[in-house]
Amino acid sequence: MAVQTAAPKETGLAPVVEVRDLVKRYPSGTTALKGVSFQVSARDFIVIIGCSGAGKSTLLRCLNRLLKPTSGQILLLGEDISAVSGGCLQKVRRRVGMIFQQFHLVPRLTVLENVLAGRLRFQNSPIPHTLSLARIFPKRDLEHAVRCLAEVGIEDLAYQRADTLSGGQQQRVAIARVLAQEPDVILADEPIASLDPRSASAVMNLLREIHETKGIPVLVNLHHLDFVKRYAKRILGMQNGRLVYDGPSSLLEAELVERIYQGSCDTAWEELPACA
Ligand SMILES: Nc1ncnc2c1ncn2[C@@H]1O[C@H](COP(=O)(O)OP(=O)(O)OP(=O)(O)O)[C@@H](O)[C@H]1O
Repeated sequence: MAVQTAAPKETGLAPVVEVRDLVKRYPSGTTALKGVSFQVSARDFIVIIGCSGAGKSTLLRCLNRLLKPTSGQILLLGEDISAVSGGCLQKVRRRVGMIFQQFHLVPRLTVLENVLAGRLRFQNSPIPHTLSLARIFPKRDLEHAVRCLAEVGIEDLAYQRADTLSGGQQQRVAIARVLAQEPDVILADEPIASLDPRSASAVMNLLREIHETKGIPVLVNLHHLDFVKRYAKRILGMQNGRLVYDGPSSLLEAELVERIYQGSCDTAWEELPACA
């Protein structure tokens, strides 16, 4: 299936992310990405779709450099980040915010401390593990973290342990932690897969609001096509390690979805219960 590109013409906006001919081969021999190319601008709220195993998570993990690409380039605001290591890699991970399905919070820390973890890469010197994060950060970082919590609507939970929160609340903490990083781009790998429909809508609304108010591009992997249709401005369709669709969600018709999902899209189309 050849890539079908229906992306609107760029209007002079410089790409925030540029991916050129990206290949990722795992040591097992599986080639999860087979030459993927696309650009992301500040206007983009992108949803990545495709069958299980199509390469969606691998793509996001390469973009924030949790994985090192085998070949190809990833440019972040024009800077090639595909092979950086050490301190430069830490800086890249600060600039690329990542939200995971399982939240990835530190359970025994408070909500505020988890958000402050998003500021860790702003520190020049290592922080002793024995100290409370809230005690070692400068006042301006604390105030910033509280503002991030307010932006996601849970500042009243600041001093509660992360493991006492509901899934939806934990994902809000993860989003606040990403905001604390002041990222250039936000990636979210199945951020609503562990949530009930109401919390899922709340999390997606939050991501959309952050995108619209701050002009930060967002790339999200989603499985439920009803959410894809509600939230995507642009869709990347992946199949077997290749990009096979790049265009607006309005042009993603059933026949094309069938082709992207190789005829196994029944569950993906399944509507979730209506949410408020
Ligand atoms: N750590 C790994 N080692 C070896 N192979 C891997 C690894 N992670 C993923 N793969 C393989 O790479 C391919 C792409 O996997 P990936 O997780 O990126 O797909 P996906 O589209 O995100 O799937 P899902 O929707 O199920 O999460 C699959 O064949 C998978 O088995």
